[in-house]
Amino acid sequence: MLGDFPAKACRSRLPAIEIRGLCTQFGDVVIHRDIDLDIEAGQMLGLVGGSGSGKTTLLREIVGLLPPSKGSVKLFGQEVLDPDPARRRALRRRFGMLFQQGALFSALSVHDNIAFPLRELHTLDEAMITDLVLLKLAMVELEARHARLMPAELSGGMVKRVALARALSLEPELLVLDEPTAGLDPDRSENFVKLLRMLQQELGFTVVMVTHDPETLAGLATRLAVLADQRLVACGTAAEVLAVEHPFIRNFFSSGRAAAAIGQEAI
Ligand SMILES: Nc1ncnc2c1ncn2[C@@H]1O[C@H](COP(=O)(O)OP(=O)(O)OP(=O)(O)O)[C@@H](O)[C@H]1O
Repeated sequence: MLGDFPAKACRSRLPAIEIRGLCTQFGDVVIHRDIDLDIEAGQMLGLVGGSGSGKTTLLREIVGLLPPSKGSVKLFGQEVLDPDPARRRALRRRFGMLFQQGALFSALSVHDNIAFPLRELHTLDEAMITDLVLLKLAMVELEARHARLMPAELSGGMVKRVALARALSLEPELLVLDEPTAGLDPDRSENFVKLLRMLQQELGFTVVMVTHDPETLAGLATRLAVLADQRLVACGTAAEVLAVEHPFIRNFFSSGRAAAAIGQEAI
């Protein structure tokens, strides 16, 4: 079933993410046209769409890594591209990211990877940082002895957990995930989904994630959004999205695996 678990805490009554009139164009190529999307605090939104439909690009725009060609993105009521650097830095501390590329700094140990955002605060001493690193490692079910390993010494599942620990290091209200289970075998993928779900229930953060994997969607998403034809063609609960007549939706959910995973009859 598409997740129906309530988040314990919604720390903000404002929508966590508000996207208005967003357009993206690279040269002559239009990727997004006039996208409007609200994501309420505490929700877990699964963003799906065909290859090249602009899912990762939209995530990059949400976190302010890429300015849209037109339109705006607000996080917690504040422009993600706020012209004031201090306000932008403060906002940056309120979300964590887990992107497919560059999950970890390969030249830094596990400890230093997780410590990185904490050190950037310039307010914590090293003893405090070590305590926090060990706490974050425990949260993602890794042990203290893993702290001294280098990324090349970790399994794929461990890399994901360390990257998650780093994304959670500043106790974010929003977590942005790009294909969080890509490259994991089914068992590791299921364990990672369980871990993320448990942490979300405990901490109440909002999630927006891109995934092609029906089990990951089923295990985590409380709502779905579908990108196709440069637009957001559907957004809502699984039933609401499945009611929208669109070839991508028909194809994506027509596999028995996808339909079963979200608890609907195949369409
Ligand atoms: N910086 C850039 N400059 C030019 N084109 C870009 C840039 N970033 C992305 N694109 C193009 O925008 C399109 C959308 O890319 P994006 O990575 O967002 O798609 P996606 O939906 O995440 O795809 P996939 O599911 O295959 O990962 C692609 O055609 C890509 O080549």
